[in-house]
Amino acid sequence: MSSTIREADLGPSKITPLPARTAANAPAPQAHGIARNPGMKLDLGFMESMRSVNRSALERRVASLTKRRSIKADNQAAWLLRAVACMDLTTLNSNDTEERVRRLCAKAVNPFRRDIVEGLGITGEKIRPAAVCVYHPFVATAVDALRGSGIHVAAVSTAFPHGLTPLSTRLQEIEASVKDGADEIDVVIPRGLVFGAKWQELYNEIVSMRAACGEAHLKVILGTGDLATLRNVMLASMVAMMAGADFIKTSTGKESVNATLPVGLAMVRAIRAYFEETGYLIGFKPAGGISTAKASLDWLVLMKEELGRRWLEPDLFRFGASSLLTDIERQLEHHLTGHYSANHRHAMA
Ligand SMILES: O=C[C@H](O)COP(=O)(O)O
Repeated sequence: MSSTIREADLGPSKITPLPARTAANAPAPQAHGIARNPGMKLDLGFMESMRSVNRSALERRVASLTKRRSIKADNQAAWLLRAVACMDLTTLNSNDTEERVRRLCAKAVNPFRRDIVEGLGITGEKIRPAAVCVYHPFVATAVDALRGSGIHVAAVSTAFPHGLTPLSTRLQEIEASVKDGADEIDVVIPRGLVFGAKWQELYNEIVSMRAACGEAHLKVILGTGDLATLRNVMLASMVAMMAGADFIKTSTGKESVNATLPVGLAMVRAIRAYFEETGYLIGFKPAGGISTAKASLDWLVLMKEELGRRWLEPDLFRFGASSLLTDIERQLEHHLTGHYSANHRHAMA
């Protein structure tokens, strides 16, 4: 069996691509390839049109996507490498230390053992996680450890995972993370604003957070497992995008239910609706509990089938995951040797 991995194995999108924008209304691209979402005014009328969410239809769609999926052999290896390239390699533990963060960063810089790199015919420099995601106190350490690697540093910076400190405190935390060198900021929304349908207040908070980020990209975590209904998920997604989110993200990893495919599908459909309304491409980050290579393939298929090939790039798609890389490495080893090794052979931090 050939083990050469080709980008082409990811293939073109099988679905009709999103409609092309006309020259008149297409946002101007920026240096990194896509125009950054500037947000828009809070449009309750537009949100009203998104209110109806049919859970069983979403579940049927997810079932058909995951049932039809058949990615084998070399193709599977190429898709798994894509999952790594779209990963925010994460450590968000109460016992994190600078040493642990440094070890995680070293893993991000060299994610695969030499025998796997050589066996797959890839260079370790080319396939790396897009970012390392840490708590604010470890931003400077991660920036130092990743210097020159091209790997971004993401910080969870607004009283993660609950978001329940005064707004001024949360904004100061964002500013401190940006000052320390974070170029991506993952913020959590206070879920109570959703339960109270306090959309204007939620919008205003996220607008302030976007301003505090400056050039750093803003990922807005909804904490979907806490939001009770898919309708709430859809509406909170729309508010976040209208307020200027660069990405919307499912979960903190600390809710009792984290990233699930039906919830992800609802958020992806909101991204599609926002694109159709504004022409801006918003990224998506499922996070929390995604720990197996198989699960990562389900998410990649969902993105490709719902939004198209463009959303399989790290500027528009990320996994937030602490242990997924270990399982992917094991699967790649199996692809090469036919054997699985123990997790400790693929050391993380
Ligand atoms: O944002 C990322 C999540 O906290 C990671 O969750 P996980 O540890 O379940 O992979």
